[in-house]
Amino acid sequence: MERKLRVGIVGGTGMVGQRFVTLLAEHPWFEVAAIAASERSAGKTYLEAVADRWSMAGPVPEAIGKIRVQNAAAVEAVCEGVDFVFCAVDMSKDETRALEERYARAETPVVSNNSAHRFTPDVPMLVPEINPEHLAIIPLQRARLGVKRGFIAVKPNCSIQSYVPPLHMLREFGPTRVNVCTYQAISGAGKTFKDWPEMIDNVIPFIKGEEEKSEQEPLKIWGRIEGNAIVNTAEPVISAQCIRVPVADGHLAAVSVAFARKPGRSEILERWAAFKGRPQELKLPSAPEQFIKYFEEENRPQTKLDRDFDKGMGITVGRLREDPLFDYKFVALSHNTLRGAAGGGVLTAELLAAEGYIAAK
Ligand SMILES: N[C@@H](CC=O)C(=O)O
Repeated sequence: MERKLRVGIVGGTGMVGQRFVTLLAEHPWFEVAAIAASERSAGKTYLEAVADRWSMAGPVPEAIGKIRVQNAAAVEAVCEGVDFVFCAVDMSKDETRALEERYARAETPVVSNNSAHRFTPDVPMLVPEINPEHLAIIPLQRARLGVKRGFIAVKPNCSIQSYVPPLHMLREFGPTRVNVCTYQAISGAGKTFKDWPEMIDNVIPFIKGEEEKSEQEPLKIWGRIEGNAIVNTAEPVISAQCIRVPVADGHLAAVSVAFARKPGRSEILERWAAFKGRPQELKLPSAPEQFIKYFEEENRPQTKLDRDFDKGMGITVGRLREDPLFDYKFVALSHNTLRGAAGGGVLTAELLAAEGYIAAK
């Protein structure tokens, strides 16, 4: 790469936006050149804009703190100084869909953390290790939008990132039915215990829209390109229950799965240990070396101990055993704001850059 790619963060003041900032402050390929947010923050320095809401562990990175926040709706002005943008906004679906399309039509690739375009048929929904072949839809999307370099790529919901990777590695055995219960951290709702005290010593058995996403999104990720659309796979049928639990970060899933051809336990463990995806082959900067780590200890993975495995980008799995109703059951964990949100977005952008879909203007 001749020079670092200049990136804008649209929605840079929210919790996922803040994660993007911390991940990009020292990134070897990308540098933050613009931050955009609501009209309320526009005109302030980034440091001023997040003064009362910065919730990352370290301080605001000095150089980024000095960037003057732009109005996210002033699309042309934001696009002027960047090669591509990450988008993590807090708007209605319709507004988000329209805003992202405006950036793409202004010839600026959009890597989105939002759900608005996840089911637009020619928008790839990427987990870089699982479906990098879906990048091939981008030229068709560009043709629809009438652009040369702009496009939208999205990452899926955080809730699925714990259980879809281990199931993906078992696709050759034909998973037919999956029952999953997710135990989701409060940062998934953009909250800390300080601003959500009701979550201390409490469990809430409902997260709006989460079960539908958890059941449907994997089917697109495992889908195939037909004509100018990504068509969902029919199997496995997934039933999900999503529960909010009192942990800061980390989504844990308890999974039961039935297969068309039941594998042996050792075959499953071998597939998990041996897996290498495109990010590992390309040695992308944010890729975990080992996508899945299996624990033999019966009390792992644990949210607090294991969510940061391999920069918070690896998935930890444990408790693989026979299931009396299905074939097997196991537990899986991923970091929801790293692998599940900003980290997944950064890895997606690295894949897009390595494969030539994002380049310097
Ligand atoms: N919708 C998710 C976001 C992921 O972190 C949630 O509410 O947890």
